[in-house]
Amino acid sequence: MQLPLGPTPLERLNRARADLRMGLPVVLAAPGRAALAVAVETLSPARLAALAALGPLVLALTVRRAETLKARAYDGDLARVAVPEGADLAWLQALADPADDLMTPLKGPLQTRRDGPADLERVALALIKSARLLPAALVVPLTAPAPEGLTRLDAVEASAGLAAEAALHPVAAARLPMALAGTGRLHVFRAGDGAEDHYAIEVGHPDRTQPVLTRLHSACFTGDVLGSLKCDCGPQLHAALAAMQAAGGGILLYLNQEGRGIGLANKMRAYSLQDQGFDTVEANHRLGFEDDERDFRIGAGLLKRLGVSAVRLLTNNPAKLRMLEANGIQVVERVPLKVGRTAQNEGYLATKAAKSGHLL
Ligand SMILES: Nc1nc2c(ncn2[C@@H]2O[C@H](COP(=O)(O)OP(=O)(O)OP(=O)(O)O)[C@@H](O)[C@H]2O)c(=O)[nH]1
Ligand SMILES: [Zn+2]
Repeated sequence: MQLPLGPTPLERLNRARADLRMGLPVVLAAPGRAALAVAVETLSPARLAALAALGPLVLALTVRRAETLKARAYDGDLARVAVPEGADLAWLQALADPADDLMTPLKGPLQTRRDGPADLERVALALIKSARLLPAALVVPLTAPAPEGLTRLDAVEASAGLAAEAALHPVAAARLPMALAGTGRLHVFRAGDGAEDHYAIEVGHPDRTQPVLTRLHSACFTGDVLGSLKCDCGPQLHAALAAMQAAGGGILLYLNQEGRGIGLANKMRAYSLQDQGFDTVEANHRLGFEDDERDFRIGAGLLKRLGVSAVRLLTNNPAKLRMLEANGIQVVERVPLKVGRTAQNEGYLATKAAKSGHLL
């Protein structure tokens, strides 16, 4: 029974994310079974020893990571690697993290499991991705009651919560004078699921009876703040604001989906792989991510909350057009945003055009 002051399933989900980031295991339950799951990235040797004492360990990896490791994935989107007895933390980390793949390419032979359900491992990986950690989970089935004090999630409830569209509430807004866009208003939105806040910058006074000049910008700390030459984000951000002022108004959504939704730490891992010669898409895959992990329903939801139903979208990414249309926002025009090309980001932009369908 749930106490009136006790956590809702969504609140437990958020608590589980925080637990995983700290290196604490969480309990994942299905009818008649349960398992402990922990993120390899934050696992300590002491916790590994305690988990190993409970029974045979399984290392869950996404199919992307499994492909790089040449491990057979019998569960479609993931592989369950049987952890050999006595395997230490370094063994697990080498499978989870591609940093040293080139130095030590042969990590096998890896035994992957094909028997039994993989639902708990699937939830563990989705949770770990949403905690912006490396997608690798260590899972051990529970044969006795779970240890006290650990967060317990129902697997079906948790995967529904993770797949649901985040409910965003406005928390504060204020006037903001901007060098590139004149006076605007910055609105902060908070997600009910405890995930990142997102921002909407209203430039001028956009006329909602007409399609509004709009940009969905994903956070890029390196490009937006540091002026990195590896991507075109900073110049795109600035050009979008200037275009909105020139047009008499517009809305820029600043979505905190750093690194196409993998978080800054994982993006830096990807950059490090790019320094080893992999392109932006290959680097994501080697880490165990899809090319793009962003949830663009957030952008559509925010536009609706801001009273916008039709847009002229500043983008070179056709996926953004499709996603807005699929989520009830009419895109009457795509406005190209071609700025910030440098010698350093030529390859990056070419890869996005070749592999992700961006329009050059
Ligand atoms: N994972 C990963 N993310 C990157 C890399 N370079 C840039 N990013 C992120 O990519 C995102 C770029 O977002 P957007 O500016 O919305 O770009 P887009 O999807 O290419 O679409 P448009 O700019 O609208 O054409 C930001 O979140 C960056 O942090 C990279 O090499 N790897
Ligand atoms: Zn960038």
